[in-house]
Amino acid sequence: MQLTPLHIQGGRELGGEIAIQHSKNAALPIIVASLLSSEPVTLHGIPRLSDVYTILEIVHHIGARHTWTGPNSLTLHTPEILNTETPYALVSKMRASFIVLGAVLGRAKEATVSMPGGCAWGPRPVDQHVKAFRALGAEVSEENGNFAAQRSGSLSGKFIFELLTVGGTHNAILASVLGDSVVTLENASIDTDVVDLIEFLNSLGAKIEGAGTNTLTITGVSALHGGEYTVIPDRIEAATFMILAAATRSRFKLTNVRTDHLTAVTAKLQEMGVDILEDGSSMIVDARNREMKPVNVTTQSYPGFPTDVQPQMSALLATVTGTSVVQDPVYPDRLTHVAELHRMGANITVSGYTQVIQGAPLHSAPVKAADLRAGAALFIAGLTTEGETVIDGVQYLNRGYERLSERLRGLGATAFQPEPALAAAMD
Ligand SMILES: CC(=O)N[C@H]1[C@@H](OP(=O)(O)OP(=O)(O)OC[C@H]2O[C@@H](n3ccc(=O)[nH]c3=O)[C@H](O)[C@@H]2O)O[C@H](CO)[C@@H](O)[C@@H]1O
Ligand SMILES: C=C(OP(=O)(O)O)C(=O)O
Repeated sequence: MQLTPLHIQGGRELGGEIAIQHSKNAALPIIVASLLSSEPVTLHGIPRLSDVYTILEIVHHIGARHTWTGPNSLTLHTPEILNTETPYALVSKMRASFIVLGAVLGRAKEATVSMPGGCAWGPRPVDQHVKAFRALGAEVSEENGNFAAQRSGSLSGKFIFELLTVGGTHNAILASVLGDSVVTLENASIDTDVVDLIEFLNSLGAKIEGAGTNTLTITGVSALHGGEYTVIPDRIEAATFMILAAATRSRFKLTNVRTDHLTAVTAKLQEMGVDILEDGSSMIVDARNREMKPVNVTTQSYPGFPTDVQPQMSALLATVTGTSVVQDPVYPDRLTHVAELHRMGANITVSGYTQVIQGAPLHSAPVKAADLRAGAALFIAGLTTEGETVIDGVQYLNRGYERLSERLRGLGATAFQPEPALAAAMD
C-alpha cells in the first residue's frame, strides 16, 4: 500500500507520557497459535498494526474467524482447518507468517507454506526450523519456493538448535504441542516473545516446561481448550521511545512497560548519561540538560541488546559528540538506515556489520524508510533537527508503530501524516 509520507519537525524538547503498545512480535505468534484450538480464544493487547491485519488475513485463509471485541481485543475461533496451504501472496508480506507451518502441521498433520518475506535487509534463513521439524519426525520437502511438511504420528525426540532463533523455537513448539509424545528442544530461545507464546499455550492446556530457559520440554496433549490472554508490552516500541527521549534531550514517562525486558537498553542509555527511573510497569527517561557520552553497542539474542533497536540507537549516536561503534552480528546487513542518515548529515562509516559513528548535529532532509526499524531511526533523527523531515516508506512504520503521528504529537512533536485508517479499512 502506497501511503503519504510522514512530515516531522523537531529540534526542540519534547515531553509528556506515552502508553506503550502491546508487543507486535509476541502478538503475531499468539494469533497463529490460536489455530491449535478448536474453541474460541480471546486476546487482549493486540496492537492495530498492518502486520496484525496481515496475520489475521492468513489465519482467516486457514480457517480462523475473528471479531474485534474492543480497541485492542479480539476473539479468534477456528472450529476446523479449511486450508493447509498458505500461498505466496499472503506469506510474502511478512516473515512471521512462516510459523504457520508449525501450527498447521500441529493441528492438521500437514502444511504447505511459501518461503517467508518480511523486512528485507538481507538473508533470513529458516534452516533451523526445517531441521527441527525433521529431527522430531516430520517429513519436509522444498519445492518451487514452498515448504511442505507432514507428520504421520506425534512429533517426538530431541532437537538441539545450532543457534538461538526466536522464530525457529516458535515453529518447533507449535508443531509439538498436540500429540501423545514428548519433545525436548535444547539451545532454545529465551526471548520474551517465546516465553509469552508458551504462557499463552499453557493457559489453553498445553504442557510446556522450561519457559525462559534454553531447554524446553513439551509433553503432547490431545487438544487445547479456549481461553483469554493478554499479550506482553512491546519492548521494542518502549526502547524506541526511550531512545527518542534521549535523542531529543527530553523527559518522557513511559507506561505499560516491562522494565525487566529492557535491561540491556536501559543499561546502555544509563552508560551514555541518561537518567532512568523505573518501577516495574512504568519508567521515566530523562535526558534534559545532559552531555551525552558516545558508547559501543553490540547486538545479541535476548537478553542482550536487541537487533530490532540497532538502527534507532545508531540514529541517536549519530547526534552524540565523539566516536561510537555499533555492531550487529545478529543481522549483519541491517544497515538500510545508514544511507538515509547520511542524507541528514550523519558521519557513519560501515565495514561489514560494524558502523563507526562520529556524532554531530543532523539536519533535515527528505528520506525513505526501507524497513520498519530503519523508519524508526529516521523519525528519531528527524525529531532532533529544526527543519522539516519528510519520511517516505510509511507502510513500514505502520508494520510496527500504532497511530505513530498521533502519539508523537502527544509528546509535543510536530508530526503529520494522513492517518492510514487501518482499523476502519481492515476490520
Ligand atoms: C516477527 C518477529 O518476531 N521477528 C523478530 C525475530 O525474527 P526471527 O525469528 O526471524 O529471527 P531469529 O531469532 O530466527 O534470527 C536470529 C539469528 O538466527 C539466524 N537464523 C535464524 C533461523 C534459522 O533457521 N537460521 C538462522 O541462521 C538469523 O539469520 C539471525 O542471525 O527475531 C529477530 C531477532 O531478535 C528480530 O529481529 C525480529 O524482529
Ligand atoms: C524486523 C522485524 O520484524 P520481522 O521479523 O517481521 O521482519 C521487527 O519487528 O523489527
